[in-house]
This record gives sequence, structure tokens and C-alpha cells, in this order.
Amino acid sequence: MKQLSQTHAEVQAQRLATLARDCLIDEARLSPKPGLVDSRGNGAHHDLSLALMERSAHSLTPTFLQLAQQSWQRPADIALRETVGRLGREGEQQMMKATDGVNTHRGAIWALGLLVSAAAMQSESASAQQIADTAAGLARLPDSAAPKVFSKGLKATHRYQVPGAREEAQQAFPHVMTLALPQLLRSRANGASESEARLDALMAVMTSLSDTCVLSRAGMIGLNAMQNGARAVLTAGGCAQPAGREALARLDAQMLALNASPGGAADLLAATLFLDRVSQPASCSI
Ligand SMILES: CC(C)(COP(=O)(O)OP(=O)(O)OC[C@H]1O[C@@H](n2cnc3c(N)ncnc32)[C@H](O)[C@@H]1O)[C@@H](O)C(=O)NCCC(=O)NCCS
Ligand SMILES: Nc1ncnc2c1ncn2[C@@H]1O[C@H](COP(=O)(O)OP(=O)(O)OP(=O)(O)O)[C@@H](O)[C@H]1O
Repeated sequence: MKQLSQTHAEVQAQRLATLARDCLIDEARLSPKPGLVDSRGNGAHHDLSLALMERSAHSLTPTFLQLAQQSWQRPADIALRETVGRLGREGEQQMMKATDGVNTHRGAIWALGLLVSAAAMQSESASAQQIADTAAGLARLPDSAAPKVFSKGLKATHRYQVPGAREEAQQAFPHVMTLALPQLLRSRANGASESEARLDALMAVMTSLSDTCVLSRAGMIGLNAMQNGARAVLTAGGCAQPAGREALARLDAQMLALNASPGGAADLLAATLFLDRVSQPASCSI
């Protein structure tokens, strides 16, 4: 009996890890994304490419697997928080090794790492909201081993007095739960293709996120351009409509001109795809 449940846990942990990796790859390939790396090219980045993003995603499968294995059916306590923090930091090192020192997925490891852990902590019938709430509980716990780094993200949150990646997770991913997931489902229901629905979900995040990647590179002017441009796409009917696609092309040109790239929004799209599939396997599609 014990043998059987261990095997079941192993299969489920593998499934969560593969799913997280696939969501990173789907996010990276989705095109056309404003300012970001996609199937067309490097967006506003000189040191990133799609091949590098895909290599990075593959390098993270063992990290996601260990996160799922270590979190399996456990409660959210300090011991688990410290394990998850250690595994997340080791994952960052794996990523850096795979990319020769380029940051391809730091924010994504944080968001997806917490969600993989949360999904493993819960029963398989957990809803997206339950998984996001559990991830938030973990993110709110202190990790005494965390190094004190004054990162670019932290600098931007202090300078502009806005929430960043930490707060998004601690508040149970509001941009995923109240904007991106509902938009993904709405666009699908309205007949958009899967790619168009995913782009619409990305736009929904971009209408309101204080993305510290954009703030670091392009300041408040860049952030306002991102939010207004994304709103224009959705107001024009979204990416399934010619007017929506024109607005998306304008936003892409604007992001490139400002050297801005909404990496935080991209991370949250990957998180959205993960929650969509992990909580409703039947709706998995491309
Ligand atoms: C919390 C993290 C992302 C650091 O965040 P911080 O804002 O200090 O800085 P940094 O500039 O290095 O990275 C921020 C990244 O988050 C993403 N992001 C930016 N803005 C936002 C936002 N508003 N909401 C969500 N994500 C965002 C972007 O990808 C950005 O590059 C993370 O690196 C971290 O500290 N991890 C610790 C290890 C850990 O505990 N892991 C547990 C889960 S695996
Ligand atoms: N498709 C994508 N294109 C670009 N960035 C992405 C994409 N998907 C996710 N990201 C996220 O964007 C972040 C890139 O961060 P950022 O651009 O701030 O990198 P950096 O190297 O720290 O800074 P900079 O490029 O400004 O020197 C990563 O942490 C990653 O999680």
C-alpha cells in the first residue's frame, strides 16, 4: 500500500514538473508578444533568445520535480518554506549554468516554483484559487536563509512605491486570478484561437501590473505605455479582432522604442497557463 502511494506521488510530482516546464516553453514561444522574447525574435533584449529561454526551461525541470517531491502533502510551515527557498535558489543557479550567466527566468522560478509546491501540497481536486492561496501562504512565511540582496526589482518597488514579484505571490496572484485566467476563459468562449486567448490573457495582466522589469528599464513612462497599450488592445476586442491586432502591433513598437520588456507579465502568463491546466486537465489544449 505504501509502495503504491509512493509511486502515485512520484507520478504526480513528475506531471507537475513537466507541466511547469511546458508552460515556460509555451509562454516563450507565444507570438507576437510586445517587447518580449517570442518565436519572432529577441524583443527588447540583447542577451536573450528563444533558444536560450527553451534551454533555461529544460534546465528547470529537476528543480520543479524536487519542489513537488519535497512539498508532497505537507503543510505550509517554516521548514517547508526554507526547503522551497533553498530549492528555488539552486534552480536559479541551474538556470545561470544553462545560460552562461544570463537571467532568463528568475521571476518565473519564483512564481511557478511556489505554484508547483502548492499544487503538490494539496489534493488533486484543488481549484486554481486554492492552489494560489496555498502558494501565498508559503510566500508570506519568512525564509531566514534568504540572502539580503538589493535587487533591481526591490529597487524599483522602493523608488516607485509599488508592489513587485514578492507581493504578487503573497497576495495570491491577483493578476492571474482576477484578470488573466478570467480573460483566457472569456476569449476562448468568444471563439478566439488558443494563441489569441493567451495573448489576451497577457494583455489583461499588462493593463494593471507594476512590472519591475519595465520600471527598471523605462521608468513610469514605460509602465504607463504598457498599461494603456494593453487596455487599447482589449478595448478593440482583443487579439482575435483586426483592430486588436493593430493595437498590439502599436504596443510592440512602443515597447521596443522604449527598450521596455514586460518580463513580470510574461511570468504571470506562464503561471496562468499552469493553473489553467493543473486545476482543469480537461481544458488543456493548444
Ligand atoms: C522574489 C524574487 C523573484 C526576487 O524578486 P525581486 O523583486 O527582489 O527581484 P528581481 O529583480 O531579481 O526579480 C524580479 C522578477 O520578478 C518578475 N516581476 C517583476 N515585476 C513583477 C510583478 N509586479 N509581479 C510578479 N512578478 C514580477 C520579473 O520576472 C522580474 O525579473 C526571487 O528571485 C527570490 O527572491 N527568490 C528567493 C527564492 C525563493 O524563496 N524561492 C521560492 C520559490 S521557488
Ligand atoms: N518571454 C520572455 N522574454 C523576456 N523576459 C521574460 C520572458 N518570460 C519571462 N521573462 C522574465 O523576465 C525576466 C527578465 O528579467 P530582466 O529583463 O529584468 O533581466 P535582467 O537581465 O535582470 O535585466 P536587463 O535585461 O534589464 O539587464 C526574467 O526573470 C523572466 O522570468
